[in-house]
Amino acid sequence: MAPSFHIPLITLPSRAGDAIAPDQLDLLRQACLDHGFFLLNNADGHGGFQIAPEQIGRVWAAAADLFDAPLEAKRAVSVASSANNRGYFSSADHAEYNKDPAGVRIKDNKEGFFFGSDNLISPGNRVPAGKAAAGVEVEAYMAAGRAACVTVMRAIVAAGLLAAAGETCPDAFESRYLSDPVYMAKCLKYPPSNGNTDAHTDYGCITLLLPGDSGLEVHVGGAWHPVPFAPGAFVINFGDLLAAWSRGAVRSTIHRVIYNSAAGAPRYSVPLFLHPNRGTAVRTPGGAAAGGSVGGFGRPAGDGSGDVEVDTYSYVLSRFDATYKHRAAATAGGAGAEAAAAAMEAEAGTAAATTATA
Ligand SMILES: O=C(O)CCC(=O)C(=O)O
Ligand SMILES: [Fe+2]
Repeated sequence: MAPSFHIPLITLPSRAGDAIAPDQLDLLRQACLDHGFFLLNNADGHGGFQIAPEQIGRVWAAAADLFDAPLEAKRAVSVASSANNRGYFSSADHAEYNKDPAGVRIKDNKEGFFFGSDNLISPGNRVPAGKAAAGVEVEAYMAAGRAACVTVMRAIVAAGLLAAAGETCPDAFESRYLSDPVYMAKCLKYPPSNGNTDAHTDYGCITLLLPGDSGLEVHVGGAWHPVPFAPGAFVINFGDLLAAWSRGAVRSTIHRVIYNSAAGAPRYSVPLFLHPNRGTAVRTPGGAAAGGSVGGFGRPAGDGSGDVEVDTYSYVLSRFDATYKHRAAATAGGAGAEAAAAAMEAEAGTAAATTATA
């Protein structure tokens, strides 16, 4: 039977101590098995919020402030002039990518600012001159978003979706994989007409999207479907690494943005992408079963199982290389993600560590 297309609104407790309602866990499990998209209610059902509404208001203001900077000030902090992918990007900085099953190509024409967690991007994020306060706000939002992602990942484990990988205890899972996660966020701005992100899957574990308007579409059952826009809710979806790690229990589904505003207004969004702790390997099935990008990056587990061990940090860097033109150029010649990691470490002034174990 073709997977049903339903995007549920799910409420999860924001504090680890509060129980998840069984019906919400059922909705979560079904959404993950079907396509991996759901709306996360910002209200947590216990009088709290995943992220305080005031904080969300502040990140919107910060994003608008960043984009208000003159183009020269934005270009001065371009990702193309950064060895570790910090700062401003436009569609010109993006490598071409397209996963539309029918081969339909739409021009990616958004602009954005790329931010990373300290353990990914050190010594700091880059914002246009005079916009330091906006950068601090985005980082504060990221810290809150990180906690919301951990909440959802705990629910994924509680729902049994990582049981095939041997992970059934949310507390153990959090302390092993999410005590110091690698995460990044983008502030995105789409033009008022034909504002697009081309068809793609996300590559990591979990994406927490704060959308400013409708326009997001997901490809299920051979057709594109709009993801409902619900102010007061986030969109949650999952990436290739978690799909492989969960042995297909959590789906990583192709999605895109096509935006046209009747009012002539740009569309803003703030996606946050969270990955396991730096230096942590996750075990996935080998070969095609792991999905192209993930399986191709793992090392054989060496125990005859056919599984591969994927170093999650190196994997994330390899995906940057495939996504941003300047990184592809910087790492051309075969050294790939490990050379890029070394360059990032050098820029950060720290010793190259986790990635180069042969
Ligand atoms: O802007 C959006 O709503 C989604 C963007 C997206 O899918 C992504 O950045 O991976
Ligand atoms: Fe995406």
